[in-house]
Amino acid sequence: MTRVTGSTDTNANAKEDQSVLEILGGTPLSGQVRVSGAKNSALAIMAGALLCSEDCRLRNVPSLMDVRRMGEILSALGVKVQQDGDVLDINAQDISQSQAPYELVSQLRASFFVMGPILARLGVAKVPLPGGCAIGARPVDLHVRGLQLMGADVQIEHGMVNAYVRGKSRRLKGAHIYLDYPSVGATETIMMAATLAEGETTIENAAQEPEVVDLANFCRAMGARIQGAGTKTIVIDGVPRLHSTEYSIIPDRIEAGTFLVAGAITRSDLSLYPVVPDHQTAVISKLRAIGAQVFTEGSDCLRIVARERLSATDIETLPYPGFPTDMQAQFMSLLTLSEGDSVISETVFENRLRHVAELNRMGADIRIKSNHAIVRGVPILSGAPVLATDLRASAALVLAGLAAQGKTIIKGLQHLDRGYENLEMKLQKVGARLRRIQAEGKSEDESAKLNSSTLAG
Ligand SMILES: CC(=O)N[C@H]1[C@@H](OP(=O)(O)OP(=O)(O)OC[C@H]2O[C@@H](n3ccc(=O)[nH]c3=O)[C@H](O)[C@@H]2O)O[C@H](CO)[C@@H](O)[C@@H]1O
Ligand SMILES: C=C(OP(=O)(O)O)C(=O)O
Repeated sequence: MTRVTGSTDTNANAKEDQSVLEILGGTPLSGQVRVSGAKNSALAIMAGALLCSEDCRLRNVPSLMDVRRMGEILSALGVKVQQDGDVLDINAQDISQSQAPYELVSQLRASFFVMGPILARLGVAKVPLPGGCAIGARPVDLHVRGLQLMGADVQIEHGMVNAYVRGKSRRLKGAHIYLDYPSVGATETIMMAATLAEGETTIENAAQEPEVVDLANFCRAMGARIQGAGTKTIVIDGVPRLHSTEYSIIPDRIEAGTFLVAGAITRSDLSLYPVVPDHQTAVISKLRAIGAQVFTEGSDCLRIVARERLSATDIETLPYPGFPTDMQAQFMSLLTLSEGDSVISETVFENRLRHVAELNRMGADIRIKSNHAIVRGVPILSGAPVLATDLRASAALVLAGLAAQGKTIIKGLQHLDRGYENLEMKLQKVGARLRRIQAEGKSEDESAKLNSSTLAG
């Protein structure tokens, strides 16, 4: 049983990791991969546990750097957090701090999700502007506007978002909120804040992502009254308090999608379990469109079989149920080896094509025109030293390395460790040849906390 403390070793881990991942490409994969719990659900639900002053037990929580950091943020707020394998116990009876620590929040986009629950519980919250992947400006104006419409006074000064609720009750008030864009984070912030508000809140043009539904289901399990999560209109009827619950996080659709692409790019036969096939509709339909066979086996298993060279296609990233931006980089790797020209349009984030230069270093032929990447399929990629620039970019480079001829060496692994649990070990188990070479001075033990696959593949 590990007590998650607010220690500062997280900061050290956030620095550039000098370890590298060495991949010997060209080996087909086969077998079954176990998919972990969803990072983006787990992070929002951990914040959601702040809404409740009783025990919350979360199951199927992935062991990831982001989850660890979020645990440290909760601890720094005075909340009890204990982790045992994939079970995380949170008790937020005493939130002794209304201010989240800058050093932790600045590393993690999802840390801003504590704003809504702290404000709803205490009537006051101070949260630094968040960090996260460098994939765009990522403002929080929609979160702030929603909270203001619910009666909060919000000022942003010196990089800190200061919010408080006037009045004796210090409770937020239900409101009708139209989101200019279906932001995942803003929908989650407003939904959490509204669970304890006075009266009814309606969120129009809400995000429909499965992680929003998962958070709503968790809040409902604690007694919140939420309807319509997963549609464009969510209605929340505020209650005075929430109660203890146990809840299991959904499987990670982005991790599952990444493994589907691993199967496709290495022309393999790979099964994934557990998954929610309905969460993969856009990804599966693109894989089928380019010639891969994807089967649903039972209610929670997917199998991909790809033997031939795949064809080109165009992709536009969109809010769910559209094609996920978090799968864009991985598909780009796949399309570099497809036959013909593909156009990938990134519409969700304004700076999410930084992997292009690294893929070109491996022999890909990709040109960027504003937010479009024009990918001309090449017959082979060749292994090279490359640098991961963000989380999904790092996954894309791993995928390219699995398919490339020769050796690929990936630096910047601190991004990969934010969002993939035991990626090397999972890939080794299905036949991939890769290993992590630890940086000098970095103990195996330290790395093994997050990744138990330091053995050579
Ligand atoms: C921790 C987490 O769950 N991260 C996910 C979440 O991020 P996140 O919640 O940050 O993504 P959003 O849906 O909020 O962002 C989408 C777009 O809306 C813009 N925007 C957002 C909020 C706001 O107040 N103002 C504004 O302009 C953003 O800059 C971006 O261009 O959803 C993204 C879109 O599916 C995913 O890529 C991230 O993996
Ligand atoms: C962009 C991502 O994460 P975050 O929002 O935490 O930066 C992601 O999961 O791909």
